[in-house]
Amino acid sequence: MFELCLLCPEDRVEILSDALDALDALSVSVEDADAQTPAEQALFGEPGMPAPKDGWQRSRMVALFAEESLAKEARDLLAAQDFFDACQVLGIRKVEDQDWVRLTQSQFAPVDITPDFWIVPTWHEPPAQARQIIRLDPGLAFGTGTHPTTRMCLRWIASHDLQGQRVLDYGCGSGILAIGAAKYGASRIDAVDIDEAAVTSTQLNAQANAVSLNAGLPELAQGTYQTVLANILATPLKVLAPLLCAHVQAGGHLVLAGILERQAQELQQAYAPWIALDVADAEDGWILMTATKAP
Ligand SMILES: C[S@@+](CC[C@H](N)C(=O)[O-])C[C@H]1O[C@@H](n2cnc3c(N)ncnc32)[C@H](O)[C@@H]1O
Repeated sequence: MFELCLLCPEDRVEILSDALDALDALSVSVEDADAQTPAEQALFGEPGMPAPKDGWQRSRMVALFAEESLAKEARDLLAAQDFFDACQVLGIRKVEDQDWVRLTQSQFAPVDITPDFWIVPTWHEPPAQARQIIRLDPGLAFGTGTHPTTRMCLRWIASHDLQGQRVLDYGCGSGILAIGAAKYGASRIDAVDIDEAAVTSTQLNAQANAVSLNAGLPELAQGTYQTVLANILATPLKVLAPLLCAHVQAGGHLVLAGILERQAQELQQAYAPWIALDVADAEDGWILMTATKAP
């Protein structure tokens, strides 16, 4: 395989990408050419909020071709186009054959949540000190145990007695929190997500861990639960406040993550009509907020 690397401004990315596609590129990837430099500009926005811009100031585009001749032909054809005027060819290079599966797998090692609770990919042996494990491979849905928000929820689960509890995982992603709750004793678990791929992923991961739970779209959540877990983001968590609080049984727990340290007060205010949230944990600028509903 051969890679053709190009540099282009924001307004040429789409046209170049279409052109590379028409020129038989096997894939086209686009990266921020200024990443990790002082010129890097953040481009993300919270759900429901517009991104600050449609694309990076300068993009590095990499098109993969089966033959060197095809990469050279694409380079020469593109260079002759009007729309290529502000773009630049960075080069063509051979991509060495690699065991991509092994390379990808090597990036995912077992993750410790507590000294004896681990998230372990299926291609790894569990560490000797692991007493409780979740088997999980990276997939389409969020939640492999490496993100601080997931880790804090799992730490909370591991330090509470969920024996026999009815638990709701709202925004289940990979199902990691629901599976964790099952491992720590919860017996009636509903895991819901607006993303159908997450629902499927949760079902498959639950099976792989021999855990019984119900996964589905948000309507699946009905009635009250002794523990409600929701690792989403501050904006949707604020919108969901009345709904999540209504699902918490009297005397039950609400556990929220996906919140930045500076957002603690706005979350407390949004939930104040129903429940009093406190900061229970913090990691890498993210916080875990929890509350117990009055009996
Ligand atoms: C940050 S991931 C959390 C995944 C997993 N629970 C974890 O802790 O790693 C958030 C998940 O919430 C889902 N989500 C976002 N907004 C939602 C909403 N309004 N209702 C239900 N799920 C939602 C997303 O599709 C995503 O799978």
